Amino acid sequence: MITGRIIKIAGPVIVGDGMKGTQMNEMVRVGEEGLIGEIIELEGDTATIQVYEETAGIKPGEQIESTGGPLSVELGPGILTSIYDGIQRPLENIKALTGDYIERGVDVPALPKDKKWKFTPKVSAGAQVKGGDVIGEVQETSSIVHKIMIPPKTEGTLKSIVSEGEYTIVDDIAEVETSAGVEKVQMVQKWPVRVGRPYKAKLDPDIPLVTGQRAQDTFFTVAKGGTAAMPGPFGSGKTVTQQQLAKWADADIVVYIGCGERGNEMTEVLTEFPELEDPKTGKPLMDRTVLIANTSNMPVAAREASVYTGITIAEYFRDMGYDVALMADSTSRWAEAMREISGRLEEMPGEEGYPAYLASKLAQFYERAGRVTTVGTEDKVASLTVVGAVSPPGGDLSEPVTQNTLRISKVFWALDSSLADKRHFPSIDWLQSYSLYVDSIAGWWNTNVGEDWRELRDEAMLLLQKESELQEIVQLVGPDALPDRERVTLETTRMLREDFLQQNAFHEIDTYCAPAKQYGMLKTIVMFQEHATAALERGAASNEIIALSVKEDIGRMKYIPEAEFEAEIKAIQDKVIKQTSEV
Ligand SMILES: Nc1ncnc2c1ncn2[C@@H]1O[C@H](COP(=O)(O)OP(=O)(O)OP(=O)(O)O)[C@@H](O)[C@H]1O
Repeated sequence: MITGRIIKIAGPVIVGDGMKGTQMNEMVRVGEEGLIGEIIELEGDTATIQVYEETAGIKPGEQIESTGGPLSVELGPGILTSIYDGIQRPLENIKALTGDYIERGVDVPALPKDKKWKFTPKVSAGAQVKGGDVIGEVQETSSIVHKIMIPPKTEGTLKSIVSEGEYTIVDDIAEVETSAGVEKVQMVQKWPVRVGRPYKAKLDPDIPLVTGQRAQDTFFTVAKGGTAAMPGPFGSGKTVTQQQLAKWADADIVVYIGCGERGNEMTEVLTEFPELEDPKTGKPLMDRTVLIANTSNMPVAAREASVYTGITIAEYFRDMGYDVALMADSTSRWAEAMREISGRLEEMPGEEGYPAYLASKLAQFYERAGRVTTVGTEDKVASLTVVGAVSPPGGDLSEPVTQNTLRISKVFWALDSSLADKRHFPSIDWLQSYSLYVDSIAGWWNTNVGEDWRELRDEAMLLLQKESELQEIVQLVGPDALPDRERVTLETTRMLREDFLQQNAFHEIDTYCAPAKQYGMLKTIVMFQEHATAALERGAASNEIIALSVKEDIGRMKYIPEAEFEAEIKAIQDKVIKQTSEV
């Protein structure tokens, strides 16, 4: 252990000397209270340390102790349902220890060390094993089996493995004979947060992460293993949108990182998330969730670390073969933490005071997303999808964090408060949003849902773009001046907006819309447009078309239960054809 002395304190950043022999990113304990910190700069004897706890009251001359290892997370059974702070301390346990006001320097284990888990071995002694191989299982929560894996860098012959029984995460459960000697394996692994966990290969992002939300799936889809960004201006319904994703996306595990600034933002998450029900099982959603929350009394450095803590946990579940969805809310607060620390380090500021490495830090984070084949003997295919919220000050999307995020993430869900004001939910602006995965996932939709999915989607998008042009004309000269064809187009686009894009998160049926239903609904609306246009060409008047009663049937498509949908949608489509042919 190396012991140095504090020579300078600047908020969350302190400088110490006598630190020769320590390493970059090594975790240290600072001052008499043993505050947790990380070395972020090392020059000769002098180390610059960012401290994850409030540094008020710390004095020069106090000691700094090295711990010999980098800032790491503990990975093993007990992690699900947890609510952690930015450096993986369970919030509930800290509270229990120190009361509502979190004391500094408290040491609480990230995972319970005394709890016994029922371990079922899946391989026998004598087997050749390497990092990533599953050697046993623990039913961690009602919905998730925790796969116990050989740590990434271990390889050799399994010398022994315990039989089925109850073990704690620190009990030795197996021994591997490696080229460097015998290595004991426990159910817990440690991994440094700033290093991405290895995988074998990245796969093409050609499978959508189905969310059951029409605007997101049909128009602005995110691929499994893809990246998405969304701004959430005040009152735009961001919380509901995120909760819908957490509940309905076809991911096995949800990791939610809350970097809220205002205290109450986090309180909302901490009180609401644990109450969400998993619609797939009826059990608490927390059974397959890990929450990372930066409460307002934690300093910015912890916020900086929380993003890495969260994504490392997410990668660990990916390595088990699971599809993981990670949400970070908001990455702007994370970037602000970087800015503050960079300022303390007196680094040369870049745009708007953010450090020049802002773009590369954001890129490194989003690059940890992906659909991959995992390490290990057997190829498991798994994914980690990252959705980052941005909170641009004043809603100005041209600011550096948003711009740099948009350069990296492939999907943009532009939540818009003016749509929310009109009660159009989800308030995803269809003209500003985009997805760069549409080409790569079109094959999945065309094969699994409907072969003309891509054409229907593009046709609907074109109509919506046309609508915005037409609306400008309407504002100038009024709707009556529009030709018949355009009036019918406006009727179709109204259907697209109200009957398709709008989706009520609180309606029992509408809250989730399966891909086949989305396709059927879209097809019916595009059919209406085609048949109505044909009727116009035969001489029908737009008034008559707009007055057709099938309009109401289209309006209630979204409320048709999944089981009845196929039959009912066929009837509605027949009605479209019949009614438009009779005008
Ligand atoms: N998909 C939706 N379906 C129906 N109502 C919605 C939907 N999204 C949002 N709302 C309505 O908007 C209200 C506000 O939503 P939410 O709390 O997510 O917005 P917000 O003000 O942007 O929140 P925050 O700033 O905390 O993210 C909800 O209580 C609900 O009434």
